[in-house]
Amino acid sequence: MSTILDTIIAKKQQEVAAAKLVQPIDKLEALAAEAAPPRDFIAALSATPDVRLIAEVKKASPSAGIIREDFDPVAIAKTYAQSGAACISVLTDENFFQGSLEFLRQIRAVVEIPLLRKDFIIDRYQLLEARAAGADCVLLIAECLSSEQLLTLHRQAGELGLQTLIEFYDAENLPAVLATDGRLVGVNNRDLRTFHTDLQHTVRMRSQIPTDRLLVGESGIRTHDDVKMLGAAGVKAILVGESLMRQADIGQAVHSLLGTA
Ligand SMILES: O=P(O)(O)OC[C@@H](O)[C@@H](O)c1c[nH]c2ccccc12
Repeated sequence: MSTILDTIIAKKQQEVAAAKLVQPIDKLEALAAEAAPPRDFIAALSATPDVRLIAEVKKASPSAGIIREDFDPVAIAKTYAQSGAACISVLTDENFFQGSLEFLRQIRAVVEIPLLRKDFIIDRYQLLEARAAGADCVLLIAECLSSEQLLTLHRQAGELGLQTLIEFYDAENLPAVLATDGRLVGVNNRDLRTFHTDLQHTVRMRSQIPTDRLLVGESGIRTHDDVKMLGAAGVKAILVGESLMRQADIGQAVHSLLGTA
């Protein structure tokens, strides 16, 4: 069955090929090498025993359409950082999520906490782009990569000083995730074939993920009760976009979610 992921990956291959013509890889290598040293994304998620928040800057998605009309990525990121997010995820895919690598660069200039490049990474070139723009961590999606690609991209990320968040949805992809030594493992609660979201998916996967991995619950998280439920199930961090981005007062929304106000 062909899914939205197949469509996204086909487009991504074209984009990366086109980007390499505009910005040759040796130029990008130099820019990545000059970037300020990376911050410790994993340490920021382990700093306290409570469930830590990776707050996502997300304008739109294929499942929801436009999520927020009044979209100022830098202002949103500052609010996230001031309101208690441990890290920020910046969607950089343009075609399907209306994101931009430029947002990441702008946010890096004004926010201190670690940043994740959230995109569909299939090529080392995108790791260099991420590092050159100031990312500290990148998302790798098991459903988009072979086991070999996952190992290779995780290793290449490490060589560039980038940490990885390795995400899966299908239980059958978990062995490939665990074959890497990536410490951050994400369970996506959204089935990208149907867009159906179920928080119990993270809970069900919990027992199959060794406790030396830091478990990140992703997608569809809306309330403080959700956070408590996931925390009780052993989730150490959550990745939340839509439910925060839909609120008029994003700072208040972060506090409500974390139970800090
Ligand atoms: O907006 P939500 O439902 O809070 O979800 C955030 C994040 O988990 C979601 O954006 C996401 C998780 N994995 C992805 C992979 C690609 C694009 C997007 C995603």
